Amino acid sequence: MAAIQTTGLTKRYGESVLAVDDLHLTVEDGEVFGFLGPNGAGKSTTINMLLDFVRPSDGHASVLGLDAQADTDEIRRRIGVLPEGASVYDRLTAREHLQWVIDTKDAADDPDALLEQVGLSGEGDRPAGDYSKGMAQRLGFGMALVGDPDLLILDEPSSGLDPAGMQEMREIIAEEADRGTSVFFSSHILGEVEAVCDRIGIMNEGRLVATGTLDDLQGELDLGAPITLEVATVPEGLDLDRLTGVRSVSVEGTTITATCADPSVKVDVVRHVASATTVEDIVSEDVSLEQLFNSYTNGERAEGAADTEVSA
Ligand SMILES: Nc1ncnc2c1ncn2[C@@H]1O[C@H](COP(=O)(O)OP(=O)(O)OP(=O)(O)O)[C@@H](O)[C@H]1O
Repeated sequence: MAAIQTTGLTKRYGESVLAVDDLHLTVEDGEVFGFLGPNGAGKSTTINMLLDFVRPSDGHASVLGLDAQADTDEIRRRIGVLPEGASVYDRLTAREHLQWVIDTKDAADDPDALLEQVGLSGEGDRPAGDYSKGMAQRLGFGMALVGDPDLLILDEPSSGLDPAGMQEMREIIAEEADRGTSVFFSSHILGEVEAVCDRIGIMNEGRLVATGTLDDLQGELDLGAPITLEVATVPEGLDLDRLTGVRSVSVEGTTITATCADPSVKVDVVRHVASATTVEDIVSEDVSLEQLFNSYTNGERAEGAADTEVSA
């Protein structure tokens, strides 16, 4: 059974805004799925339909095999949610926030253990109104973890967190995934998605423009494999672009960058350059998620790739 499944899920706001357009999405049980997209792409609207905060205009969504609109109570008992821009009750302490969720879910969690898990040990008895944005976000995350949920739905979980907080959040997500929890989270932060996700989905203008593992998407787009060499001097007549498998070459000062059709060509590039000059440094990179993201969301790609599905 899939953790999340949508078929033709659509949301229109009024006549002019098509926030989510015919979304067919499956998040497998036990998977960590990163939901990416620029501002206004439809990520929050999708999450809000999964949680029944917003009613779909068309289509269907199921969560843990249950109907997202008809079985809301049972779904909410079994999942943990960190909504976008989660707010706290200023006068309640963190412990009281957690206890409220524990009671609502009829769970048996120890608030102190949760506070420790999200890095708020020793802060549990302060009113949450005194918390920084990052502390409030940690508290929201702790509330999402109550009751050992089968699925975590996190909308921009690292919002407001400093780098250490983001790292801790990634570790908690990885631990939860190891325990078999499915995780669905939206993010703008590509590094965090790259670090923890099994698969990603990219939304653009309401449509799911790509899904798959990072490797799948890299292979599907065929953006080439870049290699950068720092050299003592750039020799005349290097003719690097004549090498078989080299797609493009750019030179900036003493930095030569070649894009290769596949990674094995990089060795030929290094040999060729080293035979003509002194190579001082070599940087070989994979195509970054950022390049992928830009390719799928910069407009030109979005249109043609609207229904691209890359099998995992
Ligand atoms: N209540 C609403 N009424 C009218 N339009 C809305 C409403 N909520 C969202 N929209 C519109 O729907 C589209 C999708 O918005 P949504 O918030 O789902 O995007 P998002 O991908 O979550 O963006 P962000 O990353 O900025 O949070 C946008 O054009 C937005 O303006």
